[in-house]
Amino acid sequence: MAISYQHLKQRPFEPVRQHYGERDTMLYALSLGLGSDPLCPDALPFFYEGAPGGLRALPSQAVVLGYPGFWAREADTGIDWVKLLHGEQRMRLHRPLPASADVVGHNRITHLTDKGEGKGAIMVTERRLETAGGELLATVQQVSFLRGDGGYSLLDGGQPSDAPLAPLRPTPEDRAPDFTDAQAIRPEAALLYRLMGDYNPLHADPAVARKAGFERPILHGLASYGLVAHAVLRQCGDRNPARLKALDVRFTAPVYPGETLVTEIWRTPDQPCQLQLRARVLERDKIVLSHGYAELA
Ligand SMILES: CCCCCCC[C@@H](O)CC(=O)SCCNC(=O)CCNC(=O)[C@H](O)C(C)(C)COP(=O)(O)OP(=O)(O)OC[C@H]1O[C@@H](n2cnc3c(N)ncnc32)[C@H](O)[C@@H]1OP(=O)(O)O
Repeated sequence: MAISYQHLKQRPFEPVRQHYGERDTMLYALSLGLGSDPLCPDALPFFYEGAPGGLRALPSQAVVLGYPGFWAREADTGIDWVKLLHGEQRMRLHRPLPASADVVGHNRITHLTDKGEGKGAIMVTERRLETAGGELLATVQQVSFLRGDGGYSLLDGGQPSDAPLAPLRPTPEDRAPDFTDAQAIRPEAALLYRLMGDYNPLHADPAVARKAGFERPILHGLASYGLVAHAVLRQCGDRNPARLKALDVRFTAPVYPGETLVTEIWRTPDQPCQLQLRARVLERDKIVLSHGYAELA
């Protein structure tokens, strides 16, 4: 079954009501691999209630809250879900994320763009994450690259295709980064990160990974995203999670669990709170994340 523009754009999503507690916040940080160096205090507030100032939520945790799960696998969507890859992630934080709260996620599909037969399609989902009292905590945009669904607009007598999102800024090529931050990814990182609610088999099942074109299960894009958020805070944000206001990235190549992620960060001249970034895998010297933008308060 092919995808239908009308069906996906009108697909209803029930509001996702969720209570997350301090244990969930600790588990989020641990699933990223924070705390693997017991002598390094940088990450302590993200998994230890006894840290000075108490337990804090890493702001990137907003992307796993009010999340509807890996719904692309549901039969009605028509999406070739084995070929789906996370293309980009964009997030605006409107207030600091509490270490525990009752939240509601309002999800919808905002854009569907055909790149052509054999090239793929782009699907953008947006989430407004609110407190149970209706205060807006975060706005999250998830760009999915549907490698198996290109050419859909030519089917059924012609279907619409939306204009793409405004492009992210390319990462500087002409100068060395101002900050570099290396973080080890645990071999079982993807298996732990699944517990955040994205049970896409691509991250666990070797047979599905091979069908998708990879030698073994790959890491969730959002796990790399969390590590990059942590790198930005410890390199440039005084380790203060309340300072991160926005984080946008493009995932350019897969990351395998067990590798080392090196985040490279550039200052923006005259704009001390605006940063550009990318990330590479140390062992393969491969850029895996680019077009990154972080904004600090
Ligand atoms: C339930 C629904 C929500 C689910 C969300 C996610 C669920 C998760 O479980 C899934 C994951 O976490 S997957 C893991 C993380 N993601 C990845 O590893 C993807 C890595 N990226 C790639 O492989 C390639 O960039 C690839 C394959 C994405 C593109 O590579 P190419 O085909 O070689 O692209 P290229 O020729 O360079 O460019 C063609 C056009 O596509 C645009 N583009 C390129 N990379 C993009 C990307 N990452 N995101 C969005 N658009 C992208 C280019 O700009 C170009 O556009 P145009 O034709 O308009 O110039």
